[in-house]
Amino acid sequence: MSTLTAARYGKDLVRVFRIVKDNGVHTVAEYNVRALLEGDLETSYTQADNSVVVATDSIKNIIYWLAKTSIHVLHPELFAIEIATYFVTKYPHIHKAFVDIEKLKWSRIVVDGKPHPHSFTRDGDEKVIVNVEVDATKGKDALVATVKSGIKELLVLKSTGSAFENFLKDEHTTLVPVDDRIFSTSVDCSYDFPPFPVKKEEIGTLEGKLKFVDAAASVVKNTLEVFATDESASVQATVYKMSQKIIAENPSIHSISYKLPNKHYIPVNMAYIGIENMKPSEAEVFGPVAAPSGYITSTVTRTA
Ligand SMILES: O=c1[nH]c(=O)c2[nH]c(=O)[nH]c2[nH]1
Repeated sequence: MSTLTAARYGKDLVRVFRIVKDNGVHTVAEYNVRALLEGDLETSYTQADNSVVVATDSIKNIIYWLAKTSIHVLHPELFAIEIATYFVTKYPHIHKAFVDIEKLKWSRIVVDGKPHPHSFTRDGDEKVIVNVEVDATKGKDALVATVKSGIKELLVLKSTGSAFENFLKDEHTTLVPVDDRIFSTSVDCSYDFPPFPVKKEEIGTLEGKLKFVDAAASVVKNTLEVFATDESASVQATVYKMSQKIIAENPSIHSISYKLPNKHYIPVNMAYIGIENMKPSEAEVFGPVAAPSGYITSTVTRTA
């Protein structure tokens, strides 16, 4: 015997590019969107009953239609909330919608010191991430939204100001303590907001309450600044400092999680040709190591 215990479906990798045109000044956003639905969908799995299925093709069409009609389209959290809210209010049997947005980087090109009105450059691989759930299980008039935002693939490196010493030593230890090393990681960070009520016609008021834009700027700024300035004793100690600072500066953030690969750079031994390159403070040539990497994760949660 077996039974269906979870069911969620939708469209993934909906690529959408939007231009907002304002008197010759264009602003652009490029998103990868995933929209998944839950609700009274069991029979579509258990009885091949497609009558309850909003086709994933229609889900894609709704994302494009909202990209054209939404006044929030340039704001990833509000746009995701608007998409999710649409699904649970449009379809009586859909009780939860999950919308994940990945925002690609397009920065305005500066020409002769002036921001160009319609030209942009991909000046980094980092992406803004938004994960939204809108829950209508308490009723279509009592929607509750949960928002997680973040960044991923923000590549950073510092060439000094990092050490790793005094770690546990036993018969398995070969690592030599270092008081000066390269520290490089690809930052993957997500932070969440306490759940809040949402009404379709009041989505625009949420930015004022939750400060998504300020939070996003503060997370990038503090991640980069603490990474650069901390005299790092370990990845663990540095990530804890950045997390604490972000929680302290952003009253609307409830918790923040990081996943940080420690991308190793190993000094090249040139003793065979009489060149000293192994003393940490003097090493200048390194071999970047693709794998394995360390992998340090943490979640810091507001307690007061
Ligand atoms: O910052 C670090 N944390 C570790 O846990 C660790 N382990 C290791 O081998 N090198 C490092 N570096």
